[in-house]
Amino acid sequence: MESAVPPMLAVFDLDGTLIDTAPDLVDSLNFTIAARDLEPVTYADLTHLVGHGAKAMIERAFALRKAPLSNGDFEPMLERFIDHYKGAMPGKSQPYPGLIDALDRLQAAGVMLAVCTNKMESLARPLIAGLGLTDRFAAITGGDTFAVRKPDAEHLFGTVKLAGGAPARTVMIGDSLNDIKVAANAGIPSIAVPFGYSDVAVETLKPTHVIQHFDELNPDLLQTLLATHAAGNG
Ligand SMILES: O=C(O)COP(=O)(O)O
Ligand SMILES: [Mg+2]
Repeated sequence: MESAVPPMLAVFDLDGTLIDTAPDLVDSLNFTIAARDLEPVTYADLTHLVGHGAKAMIERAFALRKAPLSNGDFEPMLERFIDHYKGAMPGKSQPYPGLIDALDRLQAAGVMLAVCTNKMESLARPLIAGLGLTDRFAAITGGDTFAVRKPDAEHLFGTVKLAGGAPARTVMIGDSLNDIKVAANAGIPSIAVPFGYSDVAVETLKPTHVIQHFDELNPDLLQTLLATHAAGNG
């Protein structure tokens, strides 16, 4: 008797992969640190600051400006960031070119979709909702959804489970080290996009595959990567 093959699942990172959030992240971060008269950060700085969620981003911005951040100071800074960022949402943030067509192509072929981001879930959800994308995703998990976050494999496994997928039928798509690492840690093939916020060329992160544009993302590519990976060549 033939057993049913579970559907493929495409798990996407959020910041720098699905959505170009940099302008709003920079604005809200600069609004936050302006309360301590720190010099604004730039888009170029963001590639070193983003990737581990808002808390780490604020800490790293203070470190970049060599400014002390006491425990008592931290909570008000985080609140200031969250209020500003949530208040402006979706702000200038936009899906990357070709994304919507790519999601349409995948969904038309029965591929399930999910989001695995290190952004706080309470920030990721309203952003995705504000762009009208919530219904596309079988699961949306953030850096605080589980006890661990990317690059810990359990964040990705937890996302796959919530989505009702199977690790052996899953491909991770992301822009940064944590995305490629979480996939490698979970034994899942990865696709890197070069248009996000990595501070190094994505090829050097050793993803399974690189696409230059979402026009290249289709069900056949996922199928090929999964087959190659299962054969031990990916
Ligand atoms: O907000 C962050 O720091 C990281 O977010 P990402 O995991 O969606 O890239
Ligand atoms: Mg990212």
